[in-house]
Amino acid sequence: MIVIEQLGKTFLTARGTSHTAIENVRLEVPDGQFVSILGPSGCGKSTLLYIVGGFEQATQGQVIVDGKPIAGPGPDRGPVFQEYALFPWKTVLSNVAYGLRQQGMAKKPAEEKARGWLEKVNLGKYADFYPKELSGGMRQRAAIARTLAYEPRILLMDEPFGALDAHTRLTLQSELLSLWEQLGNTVLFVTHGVEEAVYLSDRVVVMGGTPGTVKQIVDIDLPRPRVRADLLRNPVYQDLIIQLEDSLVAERV
Ligand SMILES: Nc1ncnc2c1ncn2[C@@H]1O[C@H](COP(=O)(O)OP(=O)(O)OP(=O)(O)O)[C@@H](O)[C@H]1O
Repeated sequence: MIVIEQLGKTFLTARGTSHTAIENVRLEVPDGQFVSILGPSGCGKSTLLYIVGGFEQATQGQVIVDGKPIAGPGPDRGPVFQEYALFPWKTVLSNVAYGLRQQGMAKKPAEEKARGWLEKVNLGKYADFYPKELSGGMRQRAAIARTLAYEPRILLMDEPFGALDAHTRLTLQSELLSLWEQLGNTVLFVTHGVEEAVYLSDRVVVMGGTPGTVKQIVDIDLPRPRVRADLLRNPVYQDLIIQLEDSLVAERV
């Protein structure tokens, strides 16, 4: 369970002024939930995710994971960001094994486990390739495998598919859903895509305002496993999209 309590972040800018990015953000995410965060550009979605990841420190409030306030990054929270963040000088296999090696696992078992994850993200044949030899979608699959390999209970995803073409994005969304259905991680997923948020999530959090805060939380009561073709014909799915589009338009004003 993640509990976000009255979270705020005021940055000191390079010009010596202060800038409050988010304030009074409250949110509870039960174990195993898939929660997306939507909101206009600059409302603080990434800031929130970075604080939960322990990469930024809150200036107000706190984030509690399993009853303890977080004090920095930890292997229980795995980030997957838009920039693929793979080491260009390492093969795909070594990239995926990296987190395991960092945790002290010996080379051979780490590589064996990494191979298993590469199979799961359909990159089994690319273990010996270098990141620059992969497409954008394949690189993002490798980045996801690298994070999943060390089995974080919480996945923090910041527009992970934002840089991909529409077709690849749809493929990776459904691959992510089927992995999540097997693994049961808690996911916090920042996106600009309303359809993406509805398709993937149990709940969608709409942020807005300056400073940014939580404006609305929408439950996505759609059956799982979700099949996009069925959803497109489902009036509840269409209504949720319209409702969230309307909320976003209101927040952009
Ligand atoms: N290191 C920093 N120093 C000062 N201000 C910052 C810093 N990082 C972020 N901000 C400010 O915090 C606010 C929120 O930024 P953030 O990147 O969290 O928004 P976002 O909702 O993720 O935006 P986008 O959708 O465009 O990625 C912005 O006004 C931004 O200028």
